[in-house]
Amino acid sequence: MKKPTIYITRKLPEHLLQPYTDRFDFQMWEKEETPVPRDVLLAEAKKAQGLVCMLSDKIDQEFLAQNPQLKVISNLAVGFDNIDIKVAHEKGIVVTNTPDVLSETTADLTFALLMATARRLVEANEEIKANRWGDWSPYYMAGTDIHHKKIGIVGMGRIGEAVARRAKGFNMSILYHNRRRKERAEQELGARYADFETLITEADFIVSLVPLSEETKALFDKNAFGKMKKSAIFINASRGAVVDEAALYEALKEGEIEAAGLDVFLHEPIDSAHPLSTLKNVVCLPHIGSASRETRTTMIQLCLDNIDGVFYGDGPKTAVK
Ligand SMILES: NC(=O)C1=CN([C@@H]2O[C@H](COP(=O)(O)OP(=O)(O)OC[C@H]3O[C@@H](n4cnc5c(N)ncnc54)[C@H](OP(=O)(O)O)[C@@H]3O)[C@@H](O)[C@H]2O)C=CC1
Ligand SMILES: O=CC(=O)O
Repeated sequence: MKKPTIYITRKLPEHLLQPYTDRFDFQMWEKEETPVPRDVLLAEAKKAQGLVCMLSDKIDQEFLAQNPQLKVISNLAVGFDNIDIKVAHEKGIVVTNTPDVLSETTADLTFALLMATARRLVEANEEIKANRWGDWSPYYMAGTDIHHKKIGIVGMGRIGEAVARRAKGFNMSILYHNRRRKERAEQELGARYADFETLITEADFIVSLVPLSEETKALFDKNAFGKMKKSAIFINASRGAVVDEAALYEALKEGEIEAAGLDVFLHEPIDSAHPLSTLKNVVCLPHIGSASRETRTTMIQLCLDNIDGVFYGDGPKTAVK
């Protein structure tokens, strides 16, 4: 059998591809930090039987209509809102993602973002860089406590539970909201199920780890921010589009909530002109939830194993259903 061609939309380390080169002909976009242009993606994918893609690649109806020959699309992410799953499945294309292997790393980052926002770490660091650290004063750079507070996790899935485990270590009380209750997690973590409104009203820290879908688009809107405590801190580590960014900006500017920590944005990348990044009470990160060297390597290996499973094994390890 002729080796299947796999197109990879970002430059990946050759040594990670090497174990598979006897079975696949890899073609790859040559840049690590710049996404493949749409026209190149469309042209290259047509020559391939498999695709490794990233969050920034829109695998939409147009792409899928032009590439019915693809057997597998392997997304280097657990979230798959960049892919039209329904259309891919109608065309018989297997879609895979990278669940579990990034949960602990993303939970580390989410909790770090929560802590950095509550204790104003970025602002405090900027004080020193700008030579503004003066005499001691009682409330200089005072933030808010984390321990013994109430965290509300919207999207208590793999990553949500990993965040809850960290919160437990800080003696926080834990509320969560999903469409379905998770009694096992309630017992293991001492978490309490709440409807969305109760969670956003009662929690000191509201953490979004819910996947982007039609149901969750702009879930955190003006109405939601209006119901939060004035002292609430909002953390988003899922997708920018679950938030109405204009409403969040207003809530932060008008003091309806205290602060926000954001790893994700509606249109990425953002820059210093983005309204949310101009606010002192916001910590912005460039979508680095799973960005540890170890986890990114494991994710890449899982993407390749999934493709290998489709062509030569019993199927992929982690298919999107
Ligand atoms: N910042 C970053 O770099 C990263 C971001 N992510 C984001 O985190 C998300 C979560 O990942 P992961 O934990 O692995 O996913 P999971 O599928 O394990 O968890 C998602 C949870 O959200 C709940 N949920 C889904 N839809 C709704 C809804 N409409 N209302 C309320 N709850 C809902 C689900 O429960 P139920 O079905 O019962 O509702 C489930 O418990 C990803 O989809 C991705 O967007 C992931 C990795 C890194
Ligand atoms: O945002 C990252 C992901 O894995 O999803």
